Amino acid sequence: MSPASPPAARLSLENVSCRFDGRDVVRDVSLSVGAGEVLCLLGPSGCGKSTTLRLIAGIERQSAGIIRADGEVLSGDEVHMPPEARGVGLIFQDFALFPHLSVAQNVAFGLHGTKTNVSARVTELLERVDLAGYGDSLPHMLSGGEQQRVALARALAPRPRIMLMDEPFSGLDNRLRDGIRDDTLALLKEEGTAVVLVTHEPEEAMRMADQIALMRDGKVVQTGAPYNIYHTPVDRDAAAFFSDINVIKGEVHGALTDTAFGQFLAPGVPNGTPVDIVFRPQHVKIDFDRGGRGPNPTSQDGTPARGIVKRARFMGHESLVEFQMDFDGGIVKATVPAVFLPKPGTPLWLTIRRDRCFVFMDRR
Ligand SMILES: Nc1ncnc2c1ncn2[C@@H]1O[C@H](COP(=O)(O)OP(=O)(O)OP(=O)(O)O)[C@@H](O)[C@H]1O
Repeated sequence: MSPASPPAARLSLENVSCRFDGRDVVRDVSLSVGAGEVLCLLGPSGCGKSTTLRLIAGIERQSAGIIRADGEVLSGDEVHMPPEARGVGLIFQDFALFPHLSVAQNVAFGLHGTKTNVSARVTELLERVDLAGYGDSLPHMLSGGEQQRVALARALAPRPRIMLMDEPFSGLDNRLRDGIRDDTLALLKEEGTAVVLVTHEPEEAMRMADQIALMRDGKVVQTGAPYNIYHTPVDRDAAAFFSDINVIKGEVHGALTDTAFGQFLAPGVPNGTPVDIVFRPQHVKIDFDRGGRGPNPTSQDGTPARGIVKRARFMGHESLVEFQMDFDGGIVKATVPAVFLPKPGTPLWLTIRRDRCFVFMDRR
């Protein structure tokens, strides 16, 4: 390695593909995860998340590409290290604890060394996951959250350099989940473990991830920090994966598209191209009707367009209001503070935050 080379990533996938029964279920996936970093594989059911995890674990073998840990090849054309030699920990949704072994025996399961050393590591880990004193209990005597913590302690015991987690929190009660997620994350970061976590829940990915890799049909369509993925989605489906969206149609002329909400820039898009203007309900502003007129247009918010409240639902900390728009009869959704719950039939004026709108070519 030359002095200028950056250190190898803790885990890297280079152009990894996997084919089952003549069908590519993972396609040309490249990813890199640093020590102490959490990467979430996020996407709908069947998009290839779990298969990608199994390839990293060595339970499946890829049909093309290379998987490395700290620069060392775990799996490539000529090498296929067995799962137990990879220094990889695994945690699944069902925890997979051995029911007939005590909590301490479960945690000790993958450990080698003298009895004293094993016992010291087990005690240390049970303390770290707040289960000191539970060593002699059997798994069925513990709550779901406690069992999940035993699974975490067991996976961490051999000090894996990489931790793979497949929907690890989905079996837990909602009330427990947030606390356990945060504690697990803190522990993994402290240990400097590179984490790959599979989830189909955007909120979980945004809460846990340093980086999100958004998958669709076996491919990674976008990788980035949660803030960037949320605020600069690559396409309409990527935007829709994270929240409700509004879509209005337009057509580009002179790199601009005219809509009832004013003009939007569409640089580099050829004349006559149909486009979708996409924005989230929380980026819609609402103003009162003043004798048939709305607020004055501004450069930040563009032109107001009038809509009639069709439905307003109280959602706790906010209300979701659906408007039927005068300009095309279509529906635009807006979230507003819950103190505001307008009656159906009320005319209101809508503007959208232009810095939060996306213009995508309409590929449908
Ligand atoms: N061993 C296998 N043999 C054949 N097809 C498989 C095998 N494993 C997975 N598949 C197929 O590969 C595709 C991707 O599956 P995978 O489990 O990776 O998706 P996923 O994104 O994790 O979905 P989910 O969230 O539902 O678990 C699916 O269509 C699945 O049926």
